[in-house]
Amino acid sequence: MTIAAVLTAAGSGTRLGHTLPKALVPVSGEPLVVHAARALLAARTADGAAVSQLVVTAPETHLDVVAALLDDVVDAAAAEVRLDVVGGGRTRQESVAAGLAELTDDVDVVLVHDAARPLVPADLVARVADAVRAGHVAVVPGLPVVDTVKRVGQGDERGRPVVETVPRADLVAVQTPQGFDRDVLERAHAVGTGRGASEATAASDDAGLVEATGVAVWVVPGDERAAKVTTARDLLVAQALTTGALA
Ligand SMILES: Nc1ccn([C@@H]2O[C@H](COP(=O)(O)OP(=O)(O)OP(=O)(O)O)[C@@H](O)[C@H]2O)c(=O)n1
Ligand SMILES: C[C@](O)(CO)[C@H](O)COP(=O)(O)O
Repeated sequence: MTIAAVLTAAGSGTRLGHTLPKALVPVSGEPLVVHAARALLAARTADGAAVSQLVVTAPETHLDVVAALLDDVVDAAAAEVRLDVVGGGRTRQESVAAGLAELTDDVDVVLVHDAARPLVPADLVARVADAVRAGHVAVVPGLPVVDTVKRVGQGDERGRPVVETVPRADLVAVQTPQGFDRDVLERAHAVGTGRGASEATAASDDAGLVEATGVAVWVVPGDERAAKVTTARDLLVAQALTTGALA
């Protein structure tokens, strides 16, 4: 099994509202993309395999900065890793597609991970890769939904009407890395390519594109530490986790 990781880091971070692109914002002195890359490269599957190609999508304005940061991470990795840094697309979906185009021929398993999930534990990365290796061609980590979830309809200035309460026992909140057989993921992106041009139509995750092709996606247990940094509050939580202020 030859594993590659596509690390998406090309977003601007509008909801975070920082002067830097989100992936370059530091947590405990190191950018989110560095934390995320280090976790991906530290993972080992049950049979000892590691990520051997790391493809990072970065803002066109910061390709050199990201490459320099990740050169150091790759140099420090225990295993040999090929690094490619490519410009991102208009949406996350387009960025992943740009990353897939860089994969070397020998890759057969692809992990897609968000730099916005910097504190993902290496054992979660390995769990996803192991599930793909065990035969599930599309695997996502998921956590139980803790809030009650309601579907709402069109509203007015006073609010929105509840259409139904969705039974939550069968719901999971899905994280990254998401793991795929390479052919399955490439086919799903090829079929869904027309959706990627705008946020309104783009798939919000890669598994969604795979589901749309009729291929079964499986869920393995996720991890709270793989939480997504979206807002300034999330960044404070990530900071607290890295300093031990929050267990
Ligand atoms: N065109 C894009 C948009 C997003 N991403 C990446 O996809 C992940 C998830 O995206 P999100 O958290 O939404 O990041 P941003 O798009 O930067 O955030 P926002 O929507 O607040 O602008 C992030 O690691 C981000 O860098 C990407 O590579 N290319
Ligand atoms: C891929 C993802 O992290 C899975 O939960 C999520 O869908 C990304 O969403 P975003 O709005 O692009 O941050």
